[in-house]
Amino acid sequence: MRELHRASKKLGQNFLTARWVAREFARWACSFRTLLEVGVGTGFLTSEILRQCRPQLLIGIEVDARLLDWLASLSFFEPRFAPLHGDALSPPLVLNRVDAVYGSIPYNITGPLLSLLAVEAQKPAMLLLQREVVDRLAARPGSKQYGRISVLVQLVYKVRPGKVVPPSAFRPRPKVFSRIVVLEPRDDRPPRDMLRRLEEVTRCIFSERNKRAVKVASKCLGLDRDTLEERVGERRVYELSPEEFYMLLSLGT
Ligand SMILES: C[S@@+](CC[C@H](N)C(=O)[O-])C[C@H]1O[C@@H](n2cnc3c(N)ncnc32)[C@H](O)[C@@H]1O
Repeated sequence: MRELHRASKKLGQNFLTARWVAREFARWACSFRTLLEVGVGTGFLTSEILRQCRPQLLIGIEVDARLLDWLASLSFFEPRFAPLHGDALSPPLVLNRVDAVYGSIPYNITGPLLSLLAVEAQKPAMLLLQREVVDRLAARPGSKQYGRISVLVQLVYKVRPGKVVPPSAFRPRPKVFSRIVVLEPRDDRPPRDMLRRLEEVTRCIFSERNKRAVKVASKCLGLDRDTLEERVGERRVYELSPEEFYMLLSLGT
């Protein structure tokens, strides 16, 4: 199949060929009964998971219609696998039906998918992402990599960076290194409606990440400066912790 399929650059089709990566996914996936794979491609990860684990149901979403006949033939021999033609960014109903989500994610949907996971789905996840994105997810306040996506994801998940995956693990080879990351939902995560608001507000606040937090937060949240000064002092936007962003949002509601 791999030989016959012409990879689409636009869809981020860098297909995994390294079996050790699939084994890492299977080790994690075996503890869940129902799973969703985002961007199932030719089924490289799926096949390993079905070989090693006994899930009740594995739904594989794939946007490229050219791969669907092939995926349907896999499901003929393996009825626990349900391929689904569609866009992973608009599947809220499917997300509600599974225990966990995984995938080797095309770079162009990484940001929106992480938001969807953090704000709406909040399911355990194992993802293979561009290495720099994993650095951002795990970044601490005050660092260069720390930003809006670090805040949103860290409020919902414990972020566990995993192994680095070199370009040679894919065909065609991407230009960049990738890295596995496991996202474990926190018990104390904020309610969804607050996360939706935080998603908007942090867009405003992080557009001026190097400015004084008091000034930016008073503009974006409409809070008075004295209240803010007591809490964040002289610090800059990028120096506040995820919990502090949440606290500021709570002050404004
Ligand atoms: C990096 S490849 C990974 C494929 C396969 N999981 C593997 O490891 O070999 C990403 C896959 O996601 C698919 N894809 C891209 N955008 C998508 C979207 N919005 N929804 C669902 N699948 C998408 C691509 O067609 C491609 O098959």
